[in-house]
Amino acid sequence: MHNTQNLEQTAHILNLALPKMASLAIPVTPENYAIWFEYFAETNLNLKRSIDGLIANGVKFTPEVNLGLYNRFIEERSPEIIENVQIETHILINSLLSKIEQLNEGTEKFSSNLNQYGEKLQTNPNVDDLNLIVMSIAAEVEQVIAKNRQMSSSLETLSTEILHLKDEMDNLSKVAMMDELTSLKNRRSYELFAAEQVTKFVDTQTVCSLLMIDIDDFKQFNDTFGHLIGDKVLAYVALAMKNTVKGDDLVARYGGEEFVVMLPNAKLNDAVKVAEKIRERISLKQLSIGKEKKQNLGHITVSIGVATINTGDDVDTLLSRADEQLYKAKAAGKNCVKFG
Ligand SMILES: Nc1nc2c(ncn2[C@@H]2O[C@H](COP(=O)(O)OP(=O)(O)OP(=O)(O)O)[C@@H](O)[C@H]2O)c(=O)[nH]1
Repeated sequence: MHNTQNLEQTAHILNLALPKMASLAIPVTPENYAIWFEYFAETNLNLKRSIDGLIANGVKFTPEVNLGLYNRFIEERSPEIIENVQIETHILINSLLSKIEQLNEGTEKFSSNLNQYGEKLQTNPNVDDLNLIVMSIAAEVEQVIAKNRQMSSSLETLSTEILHLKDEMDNLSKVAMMDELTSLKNRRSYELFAAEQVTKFVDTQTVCSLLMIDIDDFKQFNDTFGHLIGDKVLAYVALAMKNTVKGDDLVARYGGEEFVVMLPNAKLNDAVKVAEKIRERISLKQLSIGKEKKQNLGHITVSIGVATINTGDDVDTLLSRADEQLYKAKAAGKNCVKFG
């Protein structure tokens, strides 16, 4: 049942993707196929939105545009894995195309044979002729059924392989959205999420708030204890933030020792409460490392700027208002939350 469904889904996507690519004069390369498979599978909404935008604006899918889509949405992954996926996809597409060709050839032959028998029937055949015609048709039908069975089983195998490849692609997409050091979402992931929140606000007036968080005097910390311990502290701060927010909220490493927390549905006063909780949680912890926690690292503090979305905001203006508040928090002596 499951396999049949997978087979149907893959065949369905293939049936949509190949004609669409042909109509847009897009060559069936592994890279292009990966883009259009994801488009019709609807597993990558940002890719879908971007392509729909290109189509709506009448943009031609030139090699440069195709490459841009690939780089933006599919690539940014380990080159080795990408290469494997490309090779496997290429092999799969070729065998799938040849199976479809075989299927067409078989159907054409069958229908031309049937036509011949139809013509014979119009020439007043005797009983022996009729017998021969019926037996021949029965043999043809049996052959077609056997071929179809073979085809269906090899298509099913191909479909399983394609789904396996798709899983690999999905994993790669996830990796491309992560920050390795902290296991938080990365800046790119934040930007996509923030864009969704801004669109939601424009469409439905659903508010959201943004926290911009920066570790205080981190340079001095690094200089005192070394970069490796600095890295551990980044991971600790990341975890403390993650453990303070709710499931729908997005915590991301914006870069260096700077983080963002996007809070969907949160008004300014709710966001300030979350910011205070994060600030307090981090500042209260006495940090230490070593086997018996012998090396005392003291306390780490963070400064936080908070902003809530306003009419006319886009991703950049929201971020720059949160950043202004962060600047004020630093100027006010650090280890505090400023908002506005
Ligand atoms: N260990 C480690 N340090 C990093 C990483 N990314 C950025 N940093 C360090 O973070 C420090 C940031 O320094 P500054 O921008 O001067 O800021 P600060 O010392 O925190 O000062 P204030 O922001 O004013 O409190 C620099 O020393 C960077 O090297 C990282 O991935 N690991």
